[in-house]
Amino acid sequence: MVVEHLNLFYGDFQGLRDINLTFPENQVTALIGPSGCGKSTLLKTLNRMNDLVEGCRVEGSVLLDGADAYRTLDPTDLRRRVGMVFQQPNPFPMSIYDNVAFGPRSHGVRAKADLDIIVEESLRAAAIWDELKDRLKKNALGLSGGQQQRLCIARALAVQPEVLLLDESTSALDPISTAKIEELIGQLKERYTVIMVTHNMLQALRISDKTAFFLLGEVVEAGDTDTIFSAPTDPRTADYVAGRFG
Ligand SMILES: Nc1ncnc2c1ncn2[C@@H]1O[C@H](COP(=O)(O)OP(=O)(O)OP(=O)(O)O)[C@@H](O)[C@H]1O
Repeated sequence: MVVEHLNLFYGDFQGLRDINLTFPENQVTALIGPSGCGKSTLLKTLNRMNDLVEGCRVEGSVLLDGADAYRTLDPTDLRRRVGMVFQQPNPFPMSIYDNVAFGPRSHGVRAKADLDIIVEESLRAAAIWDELKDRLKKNALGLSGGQQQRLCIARALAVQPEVLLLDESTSALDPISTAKIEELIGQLKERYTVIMVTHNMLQALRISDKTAFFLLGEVVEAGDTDTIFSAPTDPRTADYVAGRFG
């Protein structure tokens, strides 16, 4: 995914300013920066979730495999190809199986044998098949928060996306669940482009390949995570990663 000269406005307020970023395939890119700097706004721009916000206007381009997300691609198709997992686990109030089958069913997959395969593969890819395989008919709301979040990742994977957006997806979880999801993200990048917002700088350092540091709607600095954390060129990045503000 590539973002070029992206400006975003909420009415008169400019939320993003001339963003230029490339999100490489099979790598994890972390978006970091203080509260309100535009990280979630950028993430939502990548799959046009901001279309639903009244008064929101986007200029510039978001390209997926070279196709313009705002001018060429159909938003429903874009959202299938660019999946999203949120901060709070949000399983639907239905069975574990139906949660994962929901997306494929809404895209027309009807045969039970096909759905069975998709459900198993998606739960395996989200590293939760072994824990859940004997209770697929149980309500998803009965799972722990960490299990619910991995189920939500499985639900996102079930429609075969190319890009996975994670918006602070571990911040509501305990340390053990967080560690499991971090390990999972390391596996997911082998198949997907992963873009994650995190407030946890150690997490960005542990699991991301690339990092972009945001301030007041702008990208101050972006590059290899090791470089951003150990040898940033901009003093504002240095101050932020050293915890001097945030
Ligand atoms: N729907 C909206 N309408 C108007 N302004 C908005 C809307 N959503 C976000 N903003 C504003 O855009 C700016 C960026 O918000 P955004 O949520 O992207 O920041 P963030 O970096 O993700 O913050 P946090 O880390 O706290 O989640 C903020 O000033 C916010 O108030």
